[in-house]
Parts: sequence; structure tokens; C-alpha cells
Amino acid sequence: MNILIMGLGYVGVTTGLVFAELGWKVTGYDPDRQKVESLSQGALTFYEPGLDTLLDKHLAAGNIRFTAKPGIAIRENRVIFLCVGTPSNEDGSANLQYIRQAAENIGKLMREYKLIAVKSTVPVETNQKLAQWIQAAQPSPVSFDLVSNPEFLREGSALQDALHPDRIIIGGHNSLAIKQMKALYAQLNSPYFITEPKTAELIKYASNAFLATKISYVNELARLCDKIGVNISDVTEGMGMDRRIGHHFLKAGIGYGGSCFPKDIHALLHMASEYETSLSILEQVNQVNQTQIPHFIGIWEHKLSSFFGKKVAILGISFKPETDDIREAPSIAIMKTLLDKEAELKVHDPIAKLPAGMQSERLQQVNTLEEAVYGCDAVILCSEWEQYRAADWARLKTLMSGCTVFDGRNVLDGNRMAELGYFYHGTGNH
Ligand SMILES: NC(=O)C1=CN([C@@H]2O[C@H](COP(=O)(O)OP(=O)(O)OC[C@H]3O[C@@H](n4cnc5c(N)ncnc54)[C@H](O)[C@@H]3O)[C@@H](O)[C@H]2O)C=CC1
Ligand SMILES: O=C(O)[C@H]1O[C@H](OP(=O)(O)OP(=O)(O)OC[C@H]2O[C@@H](n3ccc(=O)[nH]c3=O)[C@H](O)[C@@H]2O)[C@H](O)[C@@H](O)[C@@H]1O
Repeated sequence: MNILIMGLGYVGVTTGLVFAELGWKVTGYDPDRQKVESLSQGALTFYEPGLDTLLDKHLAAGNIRFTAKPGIAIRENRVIFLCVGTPSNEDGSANLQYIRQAAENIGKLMREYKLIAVKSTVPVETNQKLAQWIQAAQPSPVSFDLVSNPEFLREGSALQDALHPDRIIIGGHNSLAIKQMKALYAQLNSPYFITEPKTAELIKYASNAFLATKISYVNELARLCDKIGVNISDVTEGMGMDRRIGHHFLKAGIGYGGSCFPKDIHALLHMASEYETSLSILEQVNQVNQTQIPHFIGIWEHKLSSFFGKKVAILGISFKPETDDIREAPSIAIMKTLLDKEAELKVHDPIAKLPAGMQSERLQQVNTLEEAVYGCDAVILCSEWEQYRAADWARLKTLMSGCTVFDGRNVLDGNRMAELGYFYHGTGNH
């Protein structure tokens, strides 16, 4: 079966390369010509470990190609994966304009049967709407099947996650379509959960919301730890030894960011309100996350007396390590607040760049960790790149003016930092 991927962002490119790796012929379509050109030349438009090698390999073997022309791409491929973005509307609901455009393109241009799988994260009942949009755009009726096939990969480990998924969720009504979907993934040896489309759609939101709940829970608990003088990391380590709880997603810090958790939680809350149901726990999850940064800035400001005129090194721009994605990155909100408080910022990230519109004479991105900390009063660690964990903190201290390190991700060894003469402040960390 030939596969068409519509939408060449993180999910689309990873999915396309994974299917190429599984032996299928893949075409990637995106209306963004620059993206298509760049991918066709073997250059990824974002940073993601392992994908560049796979892209080179499958371009050279002719297993994957990219196009900005939808007509031939839709006609030549029997299976279509929708991987377009579903960003937030002002009111928090999911913006379905790209999904709708893609559906209308398919309807308009298809000439024979298609199996269409939705990987984008979409609200319940979108599958049904998609069917209507496709039908309405068809010049004359042509049959198709629609299945919901949500994606669970994480940025930074996208390839591994997509090649070894914990589960493959398929929501569909037609058993033949489900059989074809299973055939596409057959080599992965992952368990399937087959259900109806709206259940599959909700599983995706419910999973992201549950992971975010774990994070906000420990972040709030860390505030208590700060007051009573125990280490949140010890608490979560002890908790995680209970296999019913596990160790995952219990790392306290400056809060969750990224292109999905904040957006999907808003979308789920909006969905609940449309169905006149309250998800009060999730509202609190969101609330705790939104207060995480002001909470820490308050503590840091108190420790430094004031940020006015202080030289501060910001380590890590991306919302997490191993990605250059800065969407909803906590570092950005921190930097904006510190600039308002008239601090001078030197910023470092191994890969990510400051957003183009973010400019100030008191803000400078530098190329090395040493340049960032040179002459600074304090360091704030915003994303836990390995380079920061493994840094020679004894040497870095000789470059700084002050000796304060605020570890927003709790990854440095507090005792060791104190031995080196730092004033170290983590999260719920003593
Ligand atoms: N980024 C992630 O780690 C994950 C994202 N998701 C979900 O997958 C979806 C895609 O996410 P990303 O890859 O991050 O999005 P993205 O924003 O990086 O990329 C979306 C792509 O879709 C293209 N596009 C827009 N309209 C189109 C159309 N009519 N036809 C074809 N392509 C079109 C855009 O040009 C863009 O290249 C979202 O719903 C997201 O919630 C799910 C799991 C993981
Ligand atoms: O729907 C999506 O887009 C994806 O969203 C998340 O993946 P991602 O946003 O790439 O990254 P995560 O590793 O989940 O981290 C999200 C945020 O939570 C923070 N986090 C994570 C774990 C933790 O213990 N503590 C914590 O603060 C991270 O620093 C980051 O800011 C989910 O983990 C994926 O399963 C899902 O497919």
C-alpha cells in the first residue's frame, strides 16, 4: 500500500519516515513549499534526534518523496494519514481549519476509494465532521473509510516512541479498514486497542491530560516540600517504587510547556463545557501550571533582593531537552518577566533559538555556556539538556560574578553545588 502523509510537522515527518522504515512507499504533502523543498533535499525543518539519518536513507532509496501538489499525491496513494496542526482558538477550543482544508482537498481530488487515518489530535466527533466535509467536497460520490489513529510520540524521542509505541489505538467502524490499518503497523509488534472513533479521540486528550495532572500534582506537592523541608525528588522516588504509581512524569519543575499539553488541556476543558460537564481536577492542573512561573519568580526575586540590573544567565530555551521547539516554553515567559523587571539576560541553548520577535538591548543569545554565565549574578536552568547536567560547574563558578543557581528542573546535585560554593535553589529541594 502506498501511503500519503498530509502535514509535514513533527508528527507527519516522523510518521512518514517510520512507514518508510517499515517498508512502505511514502509521499509527504504540505502546502508549505519551503518545507517541501527542504525535506526533498534531506534537510529537516526541525531538530529531532535520529530523523536526519532516516531521511537521508529513505530519500536515497526512493522510499519517501515530498510534494506541495496535492492532486497527484491524493490520487496515487490509497492510504492517507492526516497529520496537520490543530492549534488553540482564542477560547481554548481546537482550531480545525487545517483539518477541514485537508478533508476538502481529499474530497475534491480523490477519484477512487481511500482509507483516511486521523493522527492529528482532534475533539470528539471530528471524525464524523470529516466525513461530512469530504462528502460535501466530492464532485461525485466516491467511497472512503475514516479511522481515528491518535499519535503518542514525544518530541525529542519521536522516532523511538513511534517505532515502539506502548499501544496503537484505532477507532473505526469498518472491520476491513481496521484490518488494513493493522497490516500497515504489523511489523511493530505493539498491542492494538480497537474502539469507536470518538473513544479513540478522547483517549488521546485523556492521556495527555493525565500526564499533565501528574506533573501539576508533584509541582504543588513540591511547594509543600519547600515549606516542610523535605526533598520532592526523594518523595517521588519513594512514591514511584510502587508499581501502581511508577516513576514517570513525576519530575517537579517550572511547569509543563510545549505544543501539546497546554493546548490539549484547554481543548479538553472546552469540550467538557460544550457537553455541560465540569472537569474540575483538570481546571486545577491548568491553574497550578499557570502559577508555577510566578511562584518561582517570586522566590528567586526574594533570594536576589531584586532583579533590577541583575545579570542573569538563562540555560535552555526549548520547552524540554532534545528539541528546538519553543512553543509554550516556560523559558520564554520567564525571560519576558525578567526583562520587565529590568534584568540583563544572556541566553544559551544547544539548538533552540530565541523567537524572532523577542528583542531587547538587555537580551542576548550566546553560543557557549561559558559566555552565558560569564559575569552573571545568577543562573536559571529552564530545560535539562545533558550539556548542563554534565557541565564543569567548578570552572563555571570562576567565570560568574555571583554564585546563585536556580535549577528550574531539579537536575543538578544540590549537595555537590553547595560544596562548590554555590547558593543552589531547586524545586522542593533541600
Ligand atoms: N508535536 C508532537 O509531538 C505531537 C503532536 N500531535 C498532534 O499532531 C498534530 C500535528 O502536530 P505537529 O506535527 O506538531 O504540527 P506542526 O504544526 O509542526 O505541523 C503541521 C503541518 O501541517 C501543515 N498543514 C497545514 N494545513 C495543511 C493542509 N491543508 N494540508 C496538508 N498540510 C497542512 C503545516 O504547513 C505544517 O507543516 C496536532 O494535532 C498535534 O496536537 C500528536 C502527538 C505528538
Ligand atoms: O500530544 C503530544 O504532542 C505529545 O505530548 C507529550 O509529549 P511532549 O509534549 O513532546 O513532551 P513531554 O515529554 O510529555 O513533556 C511535556 C512537558 O512536560 C514537562 N515535564 C515532563 C515530565 C515531568 O515529569 N515533568 C515535567 O515538567 C516537560 O519539561 C515539558 O515541558 C506527551 O508525552 C506525548 O505522549 C504526546 O504524544
